[in-house]
Amino acid sequence: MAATPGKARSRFVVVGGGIAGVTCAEKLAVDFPSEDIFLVTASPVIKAVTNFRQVSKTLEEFDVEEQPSSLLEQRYPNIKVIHSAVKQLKSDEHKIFTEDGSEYTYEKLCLCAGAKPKLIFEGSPYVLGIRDTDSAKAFQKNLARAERIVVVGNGGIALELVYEIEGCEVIWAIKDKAIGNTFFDAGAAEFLIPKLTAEKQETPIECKRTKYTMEGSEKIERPIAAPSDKLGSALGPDWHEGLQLKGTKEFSHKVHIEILCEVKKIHSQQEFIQLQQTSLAFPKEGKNVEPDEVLWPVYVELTNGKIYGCNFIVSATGVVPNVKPFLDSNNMRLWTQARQMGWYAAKCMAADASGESIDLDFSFELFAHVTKFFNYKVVVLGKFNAQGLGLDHELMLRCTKGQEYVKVVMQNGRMMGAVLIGETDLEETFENLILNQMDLSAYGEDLLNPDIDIEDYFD
Ligand SMILES: Cc1cc2nc3c(=O)[nH]c(=O)nc-3n(C[C@H](O)[C@H](O)[C@H](O)COP(=O)(O)OP(=O)(O)OC[C@H]3O[C@@H](n4cnc5c(N)ncnc54)[C@H](O)[C@@H]3O)c2cc1C
Ligand SMILES: NC(=O)C1=CN([C@@H]2O[C@H](COP(=O)(O)OP(=O)(O)OC[C@H]3O[C@@H](n4cnc5c(N)ncnc54)[C@H](OP(=O)(O)O)[C@@H]3O)[C@@H](O)[C@H]2O)C=CC1
Repeated sequence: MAATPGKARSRFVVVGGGIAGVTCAEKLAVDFPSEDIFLVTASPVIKAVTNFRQVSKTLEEFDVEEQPSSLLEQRYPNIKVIHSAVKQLKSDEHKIFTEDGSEYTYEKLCLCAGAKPKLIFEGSPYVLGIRDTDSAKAFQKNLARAERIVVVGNGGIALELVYEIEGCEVIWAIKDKAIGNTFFDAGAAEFLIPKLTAEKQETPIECKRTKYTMEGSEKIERPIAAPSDKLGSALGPDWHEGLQLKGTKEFSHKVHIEILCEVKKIHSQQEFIQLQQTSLAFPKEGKNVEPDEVLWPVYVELTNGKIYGCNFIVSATGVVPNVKPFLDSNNMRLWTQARQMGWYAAKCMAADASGESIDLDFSFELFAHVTKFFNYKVVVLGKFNAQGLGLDHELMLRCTKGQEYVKVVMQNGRMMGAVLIGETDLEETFENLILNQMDLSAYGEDLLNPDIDIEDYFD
């Protein structure tokens, strides 16, 4: 049963119905069975972690389900879900105020309000972001009518989109020299690139996580962005599995990558026609317009001077915290981190409330992320891109084209990080080696020798 709007008080209040908030509320509910835990969320449904499995010390797998809040309240009768957005926080009074006019007084508050896409040219009807179920639906509807789109950004969403989209030409504009800068170095990017040019025939590698299913597409003339003021929870692994991400054409992949550039300007069709006329009249001053026979709804001018027409633009350019209206803070960047942070926040709140001290949780010792790109399993561990190591580090590589890419980052004979692409089966061994900081100098290049079963040495 939901708490009644008005004034209410609870020892523990959690804001946000995503993975972080729900995990935090669940842990508090278990630790304090006699207390009511208020979970205040702007979204109509909550995200629940199911089938949790600890794969190794730090790598975990779980399903994520969108559920009505009543199911959470049934599982944890002391959780009360309040569906309203927080509009103000008065931390000195220990109060939050919600859009529906209610106020809640807390002893301990946990803010897990997630993030929203950081869009380029925000407000343009031709620029879409993908974050929650509504924005993914809006994207799918627009794609179903599209012949060409421009994808901007070089992180998780862009990597997924350029591989998954079929029947639509994709111009992929990236700031960097190589694809996937947030996860990979240039070597891994080169390993992955052939997957973009090949016809997509393979069956997806097994994915254990929840799939999001959405209804079919409908015809529309202009892009319809999802309402930007809605504060839905973030999608996550395999969000596109139940969606048909297909444009109007019959080919599978047609991706053109423009490197080392950003979007300088977006031109309407009208503005573009004027530009074209200027180009014809003053060729030297004119813009570098890619030759095209058709007129497009919108044109993207890149900082390298090229202009591409397209149906719409996907801005996959990162996120900003959702807490702007009431607080500036950091946000979780990944699903696993969201669960771990939610859990740890609850542990801290519980310890503080009972006057106990706690140690830093194990999961913060090592960054560990398992995901899937271009139908390859991808595991990133520790300082996988030598983050913060300066120049004093070495890289060791093992690569079999089309099969696996293994990179380890070494410093003073110790393993600091790793990128594992494909079914390498090395994640647990490498995780242990990074955690225990064993001196591996004696093994030299043999560390990655495929003829030596490395697990036998170290497990
Ligand atoms: C397309 C896509 C694919 C992704 N794929 C992966 C992946 O493969 N692997 C991975 O690890 N991660 C992935 N992520 C990232 C992952 O989904 C997020 O990091 C994670 O879900 C964040 O969880 P959260 O609980 O912090 O935030 P969110 O899920 O954003 O939840 C925030 C909650 O706060 C609520 N809220 C916001 N503002 C207010 C307010 N003012 N008042 C009350 N409630 C409020 C919202 O309604 C929502 O319920 C992906 C993200 C996207 C968008
Ligand atoms: N499989 C997975 O694990 C997935 C995870 N996610 C997560 O979801 C969240 C949102 O994904 P996403 O939007 O891809 O965010 P990411 O943070 O992963 O990537 C953003 C990308 O956009 C670039 N960028 C930022 N600003 C601009 C700009 N103005 N012009 C051009 N490029 C720009 C960034 O470059 P730079 O880094 O140089 O700033 C970076 O390459 C992230 O937390 C991501 O980790 C999403 C999909 C899949």
